[in-house]
Amino acid sequence: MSREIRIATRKSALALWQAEYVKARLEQAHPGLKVSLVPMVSRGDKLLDAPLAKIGGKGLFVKELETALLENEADIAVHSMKDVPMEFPEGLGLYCICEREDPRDAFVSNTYESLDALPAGSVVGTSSLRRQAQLLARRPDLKIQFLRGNVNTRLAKLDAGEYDAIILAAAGLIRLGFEQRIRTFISAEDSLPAGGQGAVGIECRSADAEVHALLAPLHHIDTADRVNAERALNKHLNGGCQVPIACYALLEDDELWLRGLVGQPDGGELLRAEARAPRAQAEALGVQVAEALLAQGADRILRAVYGEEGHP
Ligand SMILES: NCc1[nH]cc(CCC(=O)O)c1CC(=O)O
Repeated sequence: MSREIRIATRKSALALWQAEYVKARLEQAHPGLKVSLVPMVSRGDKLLDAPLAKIGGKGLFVKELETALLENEADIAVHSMKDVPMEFPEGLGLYCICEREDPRDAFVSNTYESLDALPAGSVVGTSSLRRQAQLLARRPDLKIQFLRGNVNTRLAKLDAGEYDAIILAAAGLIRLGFEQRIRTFISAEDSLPAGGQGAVGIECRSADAEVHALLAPLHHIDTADRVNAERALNKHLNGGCQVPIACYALLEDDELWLRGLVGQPDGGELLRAEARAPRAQAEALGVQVAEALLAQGADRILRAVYGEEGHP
């Protein structure tokens, strides 16, 4: 194999881990292939203090990587599927979804075993409106406090005593070797994950057939069908992981089971819908569950979130 594959990646520990993972898998699938990393800083990494819903939300973490692909400074970009927008620039597309890591949210605390063990008034760190809505619906007595930054920063803030507990994606903790810090894996029933959570996706130039072929062995069809159903729901609601939308698909034999949720950030109202469909109809299923949420008033909740000033 004569050509080199250059991987555009953000510089956070998790992004680098995921890029190294893809590099290792490519090298394993294609002995002799040369693979290198092209680390870069994204807008989302520079703006660590603002609630994501307020600073342009979607695409914050991927734009710089896409520019690198379009300008032929890199050949593929590795993303957390949770952060990947629905639309791609002309000439780019998502050509590979790798096998999903544990998609659940994780409860992390130096003092308490679980959400249920938290005393009234405890301070829980998260900046995800999706997590906040579901937490407060169950435990309106908790105080949610803003928490952003990469995984290591968030753990350091917990250790500094700023929070009684924090909620993070289990996948990021596991990948970075922090699995032992997880006190409880929160079930999908208690915290429905964000669409795409735990899955890594690879974007590249649509015309680059050679790269498409090289990526094929890394594509995990079960993960892709599930994530495609979730993304179709998000797309229909015009949302991503920065708004209080959750969606999670499971495969049971060849049938997809998709659950969706839209929540008021204060937990006052959680709308839920679910449906099943053959795996070949992932996208239609996503639209169907999104429509069921809209019929219950999801639009009203989401409009209020997008329009709101100040507090998330
Ligand atoms: N929005 C940040 C982000 N994007 C992906 C992950 C975790 C890894 C994954 O979901 O694959 C995280 C951190 C978190 O939510 O705790």
